[in-house]
Amino acid sequence: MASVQRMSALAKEISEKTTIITEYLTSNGLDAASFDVNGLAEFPIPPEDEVPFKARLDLAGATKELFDISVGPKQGLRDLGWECTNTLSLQAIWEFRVAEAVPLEGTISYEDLTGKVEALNNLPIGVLNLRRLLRHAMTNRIFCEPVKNQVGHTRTSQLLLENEPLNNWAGFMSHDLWLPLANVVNAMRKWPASDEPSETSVNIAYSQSLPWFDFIQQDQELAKRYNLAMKSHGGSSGYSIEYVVKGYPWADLGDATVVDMGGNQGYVSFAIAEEFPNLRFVVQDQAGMRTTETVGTVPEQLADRVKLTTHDFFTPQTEAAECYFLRMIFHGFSDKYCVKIMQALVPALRKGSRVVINDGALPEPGTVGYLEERSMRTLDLLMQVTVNAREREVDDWTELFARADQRYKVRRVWKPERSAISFIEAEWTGE
Ligand SMILES: C[S@@+](CC[C@H](N)C(=O)[O-])C[C@H]1O[C@@H](n2cnc3c(N)ncnc32)[C@H](O)[C@@H]1O
Repeated sequence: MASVQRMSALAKEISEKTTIITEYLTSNGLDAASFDVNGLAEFPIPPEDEVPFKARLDLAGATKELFDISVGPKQGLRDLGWECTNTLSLQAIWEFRVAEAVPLEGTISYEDLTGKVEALNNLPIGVLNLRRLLRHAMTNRIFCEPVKNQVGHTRTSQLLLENEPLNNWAGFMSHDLWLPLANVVNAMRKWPASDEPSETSVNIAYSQSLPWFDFIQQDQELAKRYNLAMKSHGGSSGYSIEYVVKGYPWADLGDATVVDMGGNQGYVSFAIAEEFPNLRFVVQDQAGMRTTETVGTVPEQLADRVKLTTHDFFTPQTEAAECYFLRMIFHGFSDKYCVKIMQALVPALRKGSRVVINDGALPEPGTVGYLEERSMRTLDLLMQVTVNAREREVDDWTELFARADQRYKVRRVWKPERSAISFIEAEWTGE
């Protein structure tokens, strides 16, 4: 009877969380997210309003669990098996630019829509093919058919038109990673337990031998799509720079220099520097990011405290500083290369120097809400797909530092509230 009790408990939780959310929205004169073409694309509940914000996350987890129980293990497994087709309709819609051919107001018949899509692509597609793809997509609330044979937008399909990063995200995931995902297991067989970024499913899928970033640089369209897709991901609330600025006790460093390794054009350092006037920043990145065409601009008011310089983090560090900061670097490399980065830092370290990492730290299974756990686990898989890298658990971080050099001591690992990524702070105990 435990499952019966669980169903009742979930139903109660769903009811309670829904009440918290709807009361919040009603009292603030706000609407809920909706798939209606004029609806809200996301809930207007800011993270600062913690109770309703968390209630929504809990609601998503509870409804998923109740849904899974209602479906049951047998049908659930059957459904999961063919889930691989789920993004097929999205891929086709993105590839054939269907969203552009559907009117923003009103509807269009399948026949007329097929004519428009075929003209857009200069390709015969056929009414029946387009109809089946769209009717599948509608089960994911992409487009709707309010009257038989008439297609209209939903809020989701409309986003493909109005939100460029999200449209690129849809294309990158459903189109560019489609073949690599199908080749991950093949890559694991071909290069068992590989640590190399050029021995991945992307190498098999696209029959080429380059590491991911070199590969995408060869194709300007793909590189642009990847960058915009990452903007869509990084733009989600858990990656706000605010969590970097407020999530670490920067003031405790006193009058100090922070070396921001792989710091891109410095936007993270700029934000920290604005808040902490005692800190100086050296923002290092690859030479390709510092040519006359590519180099960024330091805001005038920070010019005397922030420098954009060149340094390859696989080569010995020469900049002496109190703190070395690496944000979103290690999750892009396998352990072998992370250890190299940590070892290349050693020549610059002095007793008490800090290494501050801002990167993913996987939660212990089942210790966070469903949405967060699912998103972290998915990201972890994707790191294998493209670069043979991975997201790490707290213990993995400690082991990584120990493997690099026993004189590193991990002081603590913590995740600022609402941040999607954690801080891992280590201290150099050598001389
Ligand atoms: C995912 S981005 C992170 C950028 C920034 N730290 C942030 O938090 O947004 C990785 C950065 O590492 C840089 N990078 C990659 N390989 C590098 C290397 N060998 N040496 C220095 N920087 C490198 C890239 O150019 C890029 O700017």
